[in-house]
Amino acid sequence: EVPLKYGAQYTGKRTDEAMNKWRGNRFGQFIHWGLYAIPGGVWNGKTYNYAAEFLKSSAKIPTSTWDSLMYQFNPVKFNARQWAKMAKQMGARYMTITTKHHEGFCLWPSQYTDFNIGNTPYKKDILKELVEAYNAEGIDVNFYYSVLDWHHPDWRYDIKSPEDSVAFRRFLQFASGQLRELATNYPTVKAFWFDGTWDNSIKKNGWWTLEVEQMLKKIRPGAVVNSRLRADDFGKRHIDSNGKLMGDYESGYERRLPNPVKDVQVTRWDWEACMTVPENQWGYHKDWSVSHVKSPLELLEMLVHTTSMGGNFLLNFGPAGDGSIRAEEQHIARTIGAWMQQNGQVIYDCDYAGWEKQDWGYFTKPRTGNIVNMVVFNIPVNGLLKVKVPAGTKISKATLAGKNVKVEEIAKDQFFIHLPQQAYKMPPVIVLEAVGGAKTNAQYQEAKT
Ligand SMILES: COc1ccc([C@@H]2N[C@@H](C)[C@@H](O)[C@H]2O)cc1
Repeated sequence: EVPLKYGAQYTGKRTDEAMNKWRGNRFGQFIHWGLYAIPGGVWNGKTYNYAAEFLKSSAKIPTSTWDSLMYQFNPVKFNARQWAKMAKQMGARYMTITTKHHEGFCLWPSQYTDFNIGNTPYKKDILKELVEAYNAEGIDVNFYYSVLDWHHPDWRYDIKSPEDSVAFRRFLQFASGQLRELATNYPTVKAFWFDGTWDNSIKKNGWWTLEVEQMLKKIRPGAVVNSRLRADDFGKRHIDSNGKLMGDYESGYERRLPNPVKDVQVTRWDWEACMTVPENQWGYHKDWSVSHVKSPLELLEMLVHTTSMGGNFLLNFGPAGDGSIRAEEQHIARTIGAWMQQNGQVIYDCDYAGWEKQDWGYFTKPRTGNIVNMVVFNIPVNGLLKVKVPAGTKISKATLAGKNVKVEEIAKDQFFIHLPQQAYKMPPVIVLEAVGGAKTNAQYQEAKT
């Protein structure tokens, strides 16, 4: 091991109450909302297909022009309570809001910059409205914060001169001040989701990333911080030079999920995947016809896939500049919510079962009891669902929607579950009562090969 001052501060999963709540939440709503939602990917009549929150760079818009969008920000259809009710209905247990994205515009009245909600026609503290509305629905609120800031004159992509060092030192003080006010003024915040930390300027200041983590946890004991903030003494990010995860959970899965067979090592620590509905749009884009838009069922499978590997799934919504939620996103919330209403117990407080992944779908395991859940996305044509279980495991009972289903032992540690013949519009859940691992006398002859 190399000695590190700014590396991982601990190893293994946190097991304090705050982290157990963060982990058990499992399903979150990401919200990307800022000035980029006003043009929505279209500038001077031209549609830019790249991510709408990057329109400033896609359309090469000067900062002064872009920043003047602040004077147009007046979301007359914004209703924080409606958003929170929709998220509740969807079954989200937490919400992560972009307090400030790369553009540098702040959804809260920051004392450290005038480029904030207080100087828009809307004026009011949107962040406060959202925190209160979501907390009122029993939904935890986490803050996304981009360190990268296109608006701030002292931001640097790299440190190449003494002037860069002086300017960037000022920038880091600015960012620390903003984070301190976020952690102080919104005391119910539960976690911080850092982005915009991949540049050399940050890699060369790993000390600051640890200082921020420690400051936030001092102000908000129990706060959860993602690995993406962190750089160690040698500029190594997420995982330090000794292979240890920094921060409290691994946050590298963006628009992709770990493979349930090849990437099982991800289960050794907490992690979260964040996901867009279109192929690559986080902020509101006026034209979603330019790429594949994931269906509610595709997104539900991703949620179940994530839970089955012990991770949290953060599904993104990009509200329009007027504060409305587009129809596609409302449809997703309703459809996933209907399933979560019936089956949330196989997601919330559930984890990796440690059983071998099979083609029919995913296993999840509640924290306690000898239950293993099966969420079936691929229904066998003959209605006989073949399940392999760990050696010596016996299934004492299997139920679907509370009714017993027949379990037929067909070989060593293999069963057919007889599915009721019906049209399955949404994935059925089979709850297994499994008494596992007891070595039983080999009832089946091993093939001599
Ligand atoms: C390819 O570079 C990037 C840089 C930033 C992002 C941001 N991270 C996501 C969580 C969104 O905020 C996106 O704008 C995505 C790709």
